[in-house]
Amino acid sequence: MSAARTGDDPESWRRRWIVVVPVKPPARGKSRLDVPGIDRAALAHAIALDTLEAATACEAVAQVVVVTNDPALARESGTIPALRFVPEGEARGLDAAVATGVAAMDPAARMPRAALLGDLPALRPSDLADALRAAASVPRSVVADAEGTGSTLVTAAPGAAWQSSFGEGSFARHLALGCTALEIPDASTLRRDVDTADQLDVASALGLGPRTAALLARR
Ligand SMILES: Nc1nc2c(ncn2[C@@H]2O[C@H](COP(=O)(O)OP(=O)(O)OP(=O)(O)O)[C@@H](O)[C@H]2O)c(=O)[nH]1
Ligand SMILES: C=C(OP(=O)(O)O)C(=O)O
Repeated sequence: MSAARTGDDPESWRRRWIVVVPVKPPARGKSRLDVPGIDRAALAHAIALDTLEAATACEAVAQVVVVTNDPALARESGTIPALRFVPEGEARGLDAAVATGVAAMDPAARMPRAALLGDLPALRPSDLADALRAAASVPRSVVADAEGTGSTLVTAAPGAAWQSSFGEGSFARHLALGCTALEIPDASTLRRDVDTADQLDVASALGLGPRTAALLARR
């Protein structure tokens, strides 16, 4: 059997991952994000689009899948290559949205799959690649957010049934589900999800994606 088929090839994580990104329509999402002078819905869109662009630029990612009920997001994503949109249907929460995307893309669990939160406006493709490289050696994994209590990325290897339990305090729940905690440095942009203006300031210091940066520059 070849090294690639056994998974021993150290480069076998390249361009293999399916990355599912859930995005809530801005009328309902980012309710805690209040930046004076900036339209909250426009900011939520910019953050989601910058996250999606970084994920598609990641060398480990074969396909980015967006699960949303927001048709405007699809229209605005025109310049981002090779995104696939899956309709969320009846809104049943973040985990159900992710599961819908995973099932649409890979019902037989043949590929390595990941769920990435859609509110990482400073995400660098190389930080996502580092995490996916580490995730390739374990059946399930989780990356903690900067606070250490939430999760920004959850993964499952080929053959592992998909499970996630996002939401407040999700990191402990993901460990309980059998996810290995990936050792990702605090400075990684992958850990900087943005729910509040203070978190946006921290992400800004790391370097925001172009849409979020342009919007904030209008203040
Ligand atoms: N498709 C979909 N995405 C969701 C849902 N809930 C949360 N998300 C997405 O999951 C990521 C993390 O979401 P949260 O920060 O928990 O929620 P949020 O609605 O963006 O923000 P808050 O209003 O502050 O809770 C963001 O990309 C959200 O858009 C959902 O029910 N459906
Ligand atoms: C969804 C999560 O985070 P937040 O609500 O802080 O964005 C999570 O940590 O699972």
